[in-house]
Amino acid sequence: MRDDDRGRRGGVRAMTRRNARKAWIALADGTVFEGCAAGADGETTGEVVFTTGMTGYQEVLTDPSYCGQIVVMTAPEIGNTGATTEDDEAGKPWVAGFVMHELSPMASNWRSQETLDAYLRRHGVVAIDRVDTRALTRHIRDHGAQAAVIGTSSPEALVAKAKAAPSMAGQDLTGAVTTREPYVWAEGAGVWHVPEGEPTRHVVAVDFGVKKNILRCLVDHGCRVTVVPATTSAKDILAHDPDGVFISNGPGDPAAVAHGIETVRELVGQKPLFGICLGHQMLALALGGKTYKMKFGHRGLNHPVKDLATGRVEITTQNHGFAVDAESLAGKCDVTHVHLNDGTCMGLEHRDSGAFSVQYHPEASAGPHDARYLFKRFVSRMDSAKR
Ligand SMILES: NC(=O)CC[C@H](N)C(=O)O
Repeated sequence: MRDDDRGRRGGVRAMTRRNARKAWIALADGTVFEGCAAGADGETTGEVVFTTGMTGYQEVLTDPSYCGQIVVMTAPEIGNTGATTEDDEAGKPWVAGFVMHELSPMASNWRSQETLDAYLRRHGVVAIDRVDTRALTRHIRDHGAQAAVIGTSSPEALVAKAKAAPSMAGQDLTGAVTTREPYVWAEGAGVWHVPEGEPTRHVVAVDFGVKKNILRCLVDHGCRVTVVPATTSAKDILAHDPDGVFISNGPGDPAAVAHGIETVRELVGQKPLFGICLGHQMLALALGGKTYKMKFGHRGLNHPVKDLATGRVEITTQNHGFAVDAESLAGKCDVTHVHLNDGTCMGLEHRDSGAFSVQYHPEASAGPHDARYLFKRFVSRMDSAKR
C-alpha cells in the first residue's frame, strides 16, 4: 500500500509514545496523518509545506517568511541540539505549526539553553510528532501545498476546518511580522567576519519580515543599517539618506503587498537596490512583471542555482512558494540566475537602474555560504554610485 494511501485511508501506523496525547494533521483535501501532540496545547491552521533542510530547525521556526504556514521537517530527528536564543532569526517563532517525525526528548549541545519541546511550549507553538513525515511530504509533493489543521479533537472536525481555511494566495501577511518602529541594527555575525573599521555605507532595509542574518551580513560588509517598517513610504525611506535600499524577505503572496510594490516602484532608479526572496518578487512586480504560486515551492538547504554570468553553480538556501514569471519582464530585466532542478527564475537585474534581486537566501541561516558574494555586489554598487 503506497505511503500516502496509508494517510488517505486513515490506516497510518500510529507511532505513539508513553503518555503523549494522540493528535492529527488534517489537510484540506481530506487526508489525515496521525501523530502525538507536541509543543503547546491547542489547535492551529496554516498552509502545510515541507523543508528538506537537515539542520536549522530553530532558524525555520523563527523565519518570519513562514508566518501562516505549518512546516513539515523531512529530517527524522528534530531537537537533538536543543534550543538557544542565539539561533533565532526573529524575536519569536513565526510558524503557524510544526510537524516532525520524532521530537527528541533530550538535547545534547553545549550551546543549548532548553529542550526544543520546552522552547515550543514557551512560545505557544502547536506541534505534532510521530508523524509519517515521508508520506506526508510525498503527499504534498504530489498533491500540492494546501491548508491544514493540527489538533487533538477528531480527524473529521479537523478536516472540516482545513477545508474552510483560506488559501495562501492573495494573503498579505507582512503587516503581522514587520517592525512597528524604525531601528538601527549594528550587530555583525562576529564569528565569521569582523568588519574592518567604521561602516562606510548606510543601507535602509525595508522590513517585510527580515531575517536577522541578512542584517548581520550587511554589517559584516561594512554597512550601517536602518530597518524601517514595511509601510514606510519611498519619500520617508529616501529621507534617511541611504547609500542603498534593501527589500527584505517575508511571508504571504507578494502580489497582495500592494503598498510595498508601489514603494519599490518609486525607489527604483533613486538608489542602488537589492532584494531577497519576497523582495525579489516585489521588485519584479514593481517593474510590471508577474508572479505565480508554485505547486509546493522550494524549501531546503541544497538547492543548486546557476549564475548565468559566470556559469558557476552555487548551492543555496531556499524558502519560497511563489516565483517570478521571467517572461513577463522580457526586455526590461535580465535573468541572472536559474534553479537547475526546474529552471525557476532565481535572480534578476533591471537593465535601466541596475536594481538586482535573488529568489533564494544568500544569508543562509541555516545553509551554505556559496552566495555571500551578492552582499559584496550590493556594496560595490553603492560605492560606485557614491563616486
Ligand atoms: N522567504 C520569502 O521571502 C518567501 C517569499 C514569499 N512569501 C513566497 O513564499 O514565495
